[in-house]
Amino acid sequence: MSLSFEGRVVLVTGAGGGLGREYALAFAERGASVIVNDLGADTKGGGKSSAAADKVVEEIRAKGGKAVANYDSVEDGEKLIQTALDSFGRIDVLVNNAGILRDRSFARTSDLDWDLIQRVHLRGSFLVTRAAWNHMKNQKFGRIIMTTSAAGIYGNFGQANYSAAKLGLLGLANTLAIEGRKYNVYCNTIAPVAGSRLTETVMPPDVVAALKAEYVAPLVLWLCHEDCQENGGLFEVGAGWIGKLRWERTKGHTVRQKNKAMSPEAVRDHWDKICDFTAATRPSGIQESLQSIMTVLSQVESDEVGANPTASAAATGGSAINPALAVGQKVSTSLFTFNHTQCILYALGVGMSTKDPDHLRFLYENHPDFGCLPTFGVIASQAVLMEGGLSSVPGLGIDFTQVLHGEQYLELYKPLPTSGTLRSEATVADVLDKGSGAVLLLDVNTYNGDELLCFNQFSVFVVGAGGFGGKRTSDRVKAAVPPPNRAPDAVVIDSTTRDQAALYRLSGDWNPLHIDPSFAAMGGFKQPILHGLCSFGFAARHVLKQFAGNDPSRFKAIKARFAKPVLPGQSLQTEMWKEGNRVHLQCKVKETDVVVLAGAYVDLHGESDAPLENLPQGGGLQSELVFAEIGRRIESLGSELVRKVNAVFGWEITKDGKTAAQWTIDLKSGSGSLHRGAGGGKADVTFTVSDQDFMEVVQGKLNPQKAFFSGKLKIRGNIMLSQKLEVILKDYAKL
Ligand SMILES: CCCCCCC[C@@H](O)CC(=O)SCCNC(=O)CCNC(=O)[C@H](O)C(C)(C)COP(=O)(O)OP(=O)(O)OC[C@H]1O[C@@H](n2cnc3c(N)ncnc32)[C@H](O)[C@@H]1OP(=O)(O)O
Repeated sequence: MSLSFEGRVVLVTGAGGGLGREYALAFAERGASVIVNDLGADTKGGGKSSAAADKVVEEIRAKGGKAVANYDSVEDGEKLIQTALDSFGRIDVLVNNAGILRDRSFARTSDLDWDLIQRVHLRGSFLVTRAAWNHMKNQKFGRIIMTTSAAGIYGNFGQANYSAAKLGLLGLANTLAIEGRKYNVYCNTIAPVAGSRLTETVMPPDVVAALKAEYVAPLVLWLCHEDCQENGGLFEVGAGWIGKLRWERTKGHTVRQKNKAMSPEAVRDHWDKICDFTAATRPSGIQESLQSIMTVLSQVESDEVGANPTASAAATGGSAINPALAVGQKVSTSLFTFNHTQCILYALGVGMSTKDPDHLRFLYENHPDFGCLPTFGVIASQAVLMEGGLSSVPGLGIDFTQVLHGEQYLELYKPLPTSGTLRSEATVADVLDKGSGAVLLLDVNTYNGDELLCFNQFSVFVVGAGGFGGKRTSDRVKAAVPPPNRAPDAVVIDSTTRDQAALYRLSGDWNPLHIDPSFAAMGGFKQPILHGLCSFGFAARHVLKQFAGNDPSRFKAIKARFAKPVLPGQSLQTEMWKEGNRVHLQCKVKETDVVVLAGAYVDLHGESDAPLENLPQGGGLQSELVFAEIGRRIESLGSELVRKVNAVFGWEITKDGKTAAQWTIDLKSGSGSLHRGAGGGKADVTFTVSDQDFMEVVQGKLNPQKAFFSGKLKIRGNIMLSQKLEVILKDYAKL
């Protein structure tokens, strides 16, 4: 779809030539009504003429576009915006482009040289933008471009006045981006390099000719389009290339010590550390920027830190964790959009292969049973932690080179969809002091719309950040459970490949620890190690295949501790013990016999006494469960409804001379059991369905099977069925 500006009103300042003209023509060509502003001054700001703006307006109109000219100075911002309102009734896009030069070496810069440049660039952009601001806010749409320059970003000899004004525009844009965000008024800044009246004085003519303005305009158009959600960005652009800039900050070093004066000598002595970009971070906002400073403040001042060498060390370089500040804090919400591609990529990442025909249902989107591996549930949820969310939580000054995944718990409340947008909300549930490290417990709820889809608890082990005198255990932990003391019931051996981590990271865990040898070395590893969640995925699918016929709907929950690292290329030996619906497991690296996943288990739904292949297929069972729910609800809804329900379904269902199942409903627990004759079969289940969906089932508007398959009806609990009952259920399915 091409980007249209039909119905949009665009003001471009300084549009009589160069870049401004190019923007005006490009917007008009895509349907915008354009105000072509140009004072008609020379490059130093002298003179005045309407010719430049008129010519561009004529060009636009000749091509069938809509444009009007405006000849006011940007210092008369209101007049420019009034022209837009008078001519087209609104203002949607403002490109602050007008500018002049008065280059002088700093020593020779006069007051006039300084003031004129500030007035046209900085004050002019301020005045025009302020005039447009409320119109944009009120209509809940606006796109603003500020034009900075490499001279402002990096400095340039002879341009002190211009550099100052140009970087001032970036500061202005940064704050407008924050103030405008909630009104859908976005502001971005560009630093273009193009041949223009301003650059022809400093560049050779052939370069000026080659750096065409048409190589810059497409970026401006995209940033100003309603589809573009970029806000507060800074871009360098020229010659057809576009790059984004951001701030980077060294990990820094705390040179102050409790109860001691801070000295310039201490600064001198730690200068290398202060300036060392090895473990740099990229603060994306003022809160993130201040966060580390606030953390250091509390660390240095607290007695706890003063008395404790480990935490002190953390405050002066490594992680600085303060549970008092961190526990209970929410991590910013994140959205995760995916489709079958991500599901398949994840399945490949945890070692699935077309070599095994059973794996095809997770690798081929047109397979009749195509589905998502249950452990994909960690992927949507981890996004909230991966996207830098943790670094903005107060009290969590973490040295990310020291972070290891410690444990993971995942519980699914319904099978995962194979596409959609999921929302995750994370909370710091607790922080534990394990001596050799700190453990962060991060609880993440993931929703599909309003529906809670899964819960994850990430345990993050921050090596070297312990010893701060905190508690060692927490009732918030989803505990690991050791396996039974007997030989395993099943063992599966599976190889990871040399590129396992390189493949797995494409699912969203971009931690360099798993691919970058120098980053791994900072964490004390000889080579990059495998993601904990990759081995976790291997083990979970071993259980799913061995004990649940590869049926993702049988999966309920999984817990594992990452006891030791795994190297890509090593083989995993999964040992499994079945105890009711729980399958205990541990994984060893086969080559070394070292346990790498410990205290792990998978909980399954719906274990059957009968072999799996004998379980009823299709809708019979599901229909019965809906009936049971109806039975439970009608008690509270009154006799009229009872009559209607009986009329719709018929309570005594018989077919081929067989008697109906008998229902026992426990109103208090919401559970029901289904009996067929004397000991013929039994199903113990709990049901949930919304009132509205329930009524639709009762009224015959919603097919119970559809309700189940679309996830509107949820069934949890153990289902025990004899083969005899299966026959009855199949009969019902045919009704
Ligand atoms: C942004 C965040 C989101 C997601 C983060 C994850 C991002 C990923 O990219 C990172 C990864 O995938 S890293 C790879 C997977 N993880 C690993 O390989 C870690 C392996 N484990 C170890 O090396 C050690 O257990 C080790 C080093 C962790 C601990 O070993 P030791 O220091 O020797 O500890 P030990 O003496 O055995 O025990 C001390 C106390 O700590 C508890 N403990 C041990 N291992 C733990 C673990 N894995 N998780 C949680 N707690 C653990 C012990 O129980 C003990 O406490 P207590 O005495 O109270 O029982």
